[in-house]
Amino acid sequence: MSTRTADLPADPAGPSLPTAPEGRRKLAVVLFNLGGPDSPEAVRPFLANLFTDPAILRLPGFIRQPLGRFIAARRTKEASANYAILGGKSPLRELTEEQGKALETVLSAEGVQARCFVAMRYWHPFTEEALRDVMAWGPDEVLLLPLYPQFSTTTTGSSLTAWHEAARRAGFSAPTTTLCCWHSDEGFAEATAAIVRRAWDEARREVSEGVTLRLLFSAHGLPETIVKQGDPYQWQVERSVAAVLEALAMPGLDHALCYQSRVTPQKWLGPSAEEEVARAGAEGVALLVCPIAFVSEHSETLVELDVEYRELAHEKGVPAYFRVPAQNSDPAFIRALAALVGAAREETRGSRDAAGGKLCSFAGGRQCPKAHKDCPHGAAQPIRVTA
Ligand SMILES: C=CC1=C(C)c2cc3[nH]c(cc4nc(cc5[nH]c(cc1n2)c(C)c5CCC(=O)O)C(CCC(=O)O)=C4C)c(C)c3C=C
Ligand SMILES: [Fe+2]
Ligand SMILES: [Fe+2]
Repeated sequence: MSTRTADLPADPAGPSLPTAPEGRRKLAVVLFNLGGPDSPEAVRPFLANLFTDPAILRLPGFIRQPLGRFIAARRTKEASANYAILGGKSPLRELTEEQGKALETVLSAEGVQARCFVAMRYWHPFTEEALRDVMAWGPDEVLLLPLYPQFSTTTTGSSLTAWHEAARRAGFSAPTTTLCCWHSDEGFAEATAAIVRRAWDEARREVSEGVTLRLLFSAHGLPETIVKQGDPYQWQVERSVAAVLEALAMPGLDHALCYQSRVTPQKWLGPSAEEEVARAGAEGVALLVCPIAFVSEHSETLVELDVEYRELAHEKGVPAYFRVPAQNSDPAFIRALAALVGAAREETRGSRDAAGGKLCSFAGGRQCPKAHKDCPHGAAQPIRVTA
């Protein structure tokens, strides 16, 4: 076992690098997501990749590898049943590729010569495949853009570590900007609020007058220990909810936040989606569920939210149950991503570190309070993973 530090680019301003004329600079935008199986046979190896990731299962390698494979084997049946509902595969790759195409179109309309590359953490196209394509294209500049609005060591942190390790192994270096999070970016919040408003109006038309409709934000859960160790995810999720509520401007709106998709026996963040559905049933309140930590449809929205929690809502006597669609390639959302790309490049201008790197958030520098030490911005202790 060896211990190494996640190789995120250093934050302090350093010398600027020589630049080609703006219009001729080739910008590679790397879109990170988790990935999902592309066939029934891929479910088990996909899960094995996930559960043997040191960012997910924080144990020494000699225990993590066999235990991760064991957990994956145990979960394969349940996960396969979920993917069977979706035709035996996750739609995440296709939806992410569509987001990339849409983003390229918006950036090119703005005069930016950009190409988007998809890098999935646990299934194809893996980080190494994305890096190979990036290198073949030969960009002047790279922008690392996680498709997770909130930073977690388990998602964005893990993907960035994988990118930097793959780049080091391949001997790839180019001026690289890393956008760590965009949890309460105004464009993201406005685009999301517009989708919520449409879903709210439709739901309100179907719910009987006199019945309260609650907007229930649902984020992917995380084991509580990871948050206690300093992961900023929960704080950032709460900021996202606050930003969407502000953009909605619906005073008196009944709303709540819960966490879904618990997959291990440890204590996870709460309240759980199950608890919130049961509460709504007991109170006779209808639900409009809004995913807040995913920007694409996948098994956890299409199966967990649309099938499992809908059934639970019916069992618990929730008067009506609706779901806000994920952003996918919603034009306002893609414009928000393009604006984030533009702002990150602007932030980077003339202030890269000596290695040509720059880390920024949607608002420039660090946003997380000090307690969240796993924030990649000048973390009191850098993210540590065990190999
Ligand atoms: C300990 C396990 C897990 C943690 C921690 C975790 C964090 C986390 N995950 C997402 C987003 C996604 N997760 C997806 C699938 C998925 N996640 C886990 C486990 C953990 N996730 C599993 C076992 C799976 C596979 C599906 C299943 O078995 O239920 C996906 C993709 C799903 C797809 O259909 O493609 C996404 C996206 C976030 C945002 C997050 C914490 C911040
Ligand atoms: Fe997950
Ligand atoms: Fe942060």
